[in-house]
Amino acid sequence: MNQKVVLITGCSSGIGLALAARIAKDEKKRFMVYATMRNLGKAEPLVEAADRTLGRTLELKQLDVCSEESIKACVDSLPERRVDILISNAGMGLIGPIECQSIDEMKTVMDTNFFGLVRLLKEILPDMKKRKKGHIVVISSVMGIQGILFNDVYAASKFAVEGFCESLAVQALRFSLTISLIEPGPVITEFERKVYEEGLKTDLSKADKVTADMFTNIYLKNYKQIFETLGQTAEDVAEHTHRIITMDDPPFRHQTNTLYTPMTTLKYADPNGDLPIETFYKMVFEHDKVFNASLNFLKLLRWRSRKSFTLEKDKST
Ligand SMILES: NC(=O)C1=CN([C@@H]2O[C@H](COP(=O)(O)OP(=O)(O)OC[C@H]3O[C@@H](n4cnc5c(N)ncnc54)[C@H](OP(=O)(O)O)[C@@H]3O)[C@@H](O)[C@H]2O)C=CC1
Ligand SMILES: CC1=C(/C=C/C(C)=C/C=C/C(C)=C/C=O)C(C)(C)CCC1
Repeated sequence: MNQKVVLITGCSSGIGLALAARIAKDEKKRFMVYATMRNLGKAEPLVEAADRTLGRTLELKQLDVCSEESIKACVDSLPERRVDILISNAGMGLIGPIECQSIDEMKTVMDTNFFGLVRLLKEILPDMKKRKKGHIVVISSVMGIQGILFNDVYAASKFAVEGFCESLAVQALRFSLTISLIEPGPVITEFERKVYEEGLKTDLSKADKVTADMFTNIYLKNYKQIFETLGQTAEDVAEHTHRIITMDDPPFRHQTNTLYTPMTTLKYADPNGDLPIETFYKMVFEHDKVFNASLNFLKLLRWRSRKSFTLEKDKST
């Protein structure tokens, strides 16, 4: 059987875990999945989710996207070093006022989310070019195309990912390689919990009163509700990504959350760039009631393009 080799990073939890399990359970057994994580001591949840696929269509490997040695050792351990589909998923969040964040904290986010992808491609891209075959799938974010209040550095790391991939995509085409950016909105995973808990611990003494108040009483106060109203599950994102890797001609960008699409669309509606900024401002600051109404309005606006696909379960809401 001619199985495609899939390498996924960050499979200890969330989207990576759901992706590894979903692709290993492909109905037609089209894939051999190498599910990687930086700490194999955290493999238990994936082992459980993988069920009977472990040792069949799924194998576990160690890989830290912040270490070139670890990436090389992992790729060297694969048969003929072959990767047909790379899914770059490992990542981390960071929220809060920049006055309260250290440059080292910010560098860790860039090093993981952006340079992690660059390191992977430096190891894997040359082989893909030689074979003139390969699909590079990157778990980006809606924040790769649109900044969100108090996510300055995280959004910057995802913008970096998108600029990098958009540039590379033209060269990739010359080698018949495909790049796809998956852009989820809020997803209920460890990411959300970690970011929120770290956010609560932020030392706000370096921020002025207005900024500290905005972060605590507007952003953090509404954070859970945003995820409850708009959040997807990791399994939803995995389903979308499985669809993308099985398409004949996959798109360069794919947003997974139809509730969120009206917001990202604001970016393309105004070349001056003011429309999304002013809309977000109104949604957040103008009136408490506007915020709740805005979330409900997004439900009404849910964008269903006839050309892109939505999951069956999304169609009823
Ligand atoms: N949750 C959300 O709302 C959204 C998330 N995303 C993106 O999805 C991706 C996955 O996040 P999600 O599943 O939500 O979050 P999780 O926190 O559940 O998963 C993140 C994964 O990345 C791993 N990771 C972090 N640093 C490294 C590293 N140096 N090397 C290897 N693995 C590492 C973590 O490993 P460990 O357990 O060891 O820390 C974990 O397995 C990220 O790129 C994120 O930016 C995009 C849009 C929305
Ligand atoms: C809904 C909404 C907002 C928040 C959006 C958030 C919090 C999105 C999070 C996305 C994530 C976590 C992506 C991860 O990559 C704003 C901007 C406050 C304005 C009002 C409407």
